[in-house]
Amino acid sequence: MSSIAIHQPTAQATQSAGKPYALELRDLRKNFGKTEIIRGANLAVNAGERIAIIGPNGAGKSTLFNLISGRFEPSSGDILLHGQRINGQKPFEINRMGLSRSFQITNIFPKLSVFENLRCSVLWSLGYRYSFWRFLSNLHDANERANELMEMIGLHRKRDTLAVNLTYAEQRALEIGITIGGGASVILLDEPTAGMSNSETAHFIQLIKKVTEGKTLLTVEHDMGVVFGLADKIAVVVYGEVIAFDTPQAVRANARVQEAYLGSSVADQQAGGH
Ligand SMILES: Nc1ncnc2c1ncn2[C@@H]1O[C@H](COP(=O)(O)OP(=O)(O)OP(=O)(O)O)[C@@H](O)[C@H]1O
Repeated sequence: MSSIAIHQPTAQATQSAGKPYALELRDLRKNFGKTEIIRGANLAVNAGERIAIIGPNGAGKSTLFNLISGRFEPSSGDILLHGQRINGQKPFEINRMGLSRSFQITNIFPKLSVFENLRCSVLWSLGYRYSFWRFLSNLHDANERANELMEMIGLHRKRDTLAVNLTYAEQRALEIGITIGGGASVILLDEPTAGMSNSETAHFIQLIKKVTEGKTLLTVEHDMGVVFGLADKIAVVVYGEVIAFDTPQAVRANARVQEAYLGSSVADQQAGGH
């Protein structure tokens, strides 16, 4: 038996200090045809925690994100957002309930400026969709919020640059700005630093920490430097199950995790003093 505490929440254990978990998976399963890909995943994430989901290729990490964000419907089990069951809800409904997922760059409008992209994401959350008059009254608030976001993601000097003309790293920063612009409290990021240089990655980890302060963050990540730099806790997914969920130190020391997945990359991290 491994030394790590594997989180297996029960029906009684859905509360943390009197509050519902920000996100909870209960015996979640997903089949594609006859093949079971997610095989009873359990996870309970407290509000404000930063979680990295790691695991070997094909373990089911993206499928978990697709289930949580409503792109796929679970075959069985439950997904709870702030204690509310969200199984079968549409992605936009889940988004309105406070969960936002970033896709790699696809949320960006390439022909709009940085400012316009951010303002679009803010306007949605302020309710522009309901009426033109409300839209006008919200415009001032939206402009202010878009300016704040621009400052936060470090793109204020690129205010009027069309998104298509930004560098790759700047586009990823804009993507993060758009993802948080709607005011969601639970943020899902899919390999946020993929394709970046080492120095861009280091900078980006700090940026993600800053902009997700006080929010709940789940990120699927392959880069162990990012995982150990960013995460309060690591969820290790192997063959459709969460085999460990604990602090980076505890996961790093866990024999079962090393055997199942991390192996030499963890040893390398330790040797490197990370
Ligand atoms: N829509 C689908 N239909 C059928 N099989 C699928 C579908 N989506 C994913 N799979 C299968 O589910 C398994 C898990 O895939 P998934 O993309 O979730 O893994 P992953 O852990 O994200 O892998 P990677 O790290 O390589 O991105 C794979 O065997 C994949 O082929």
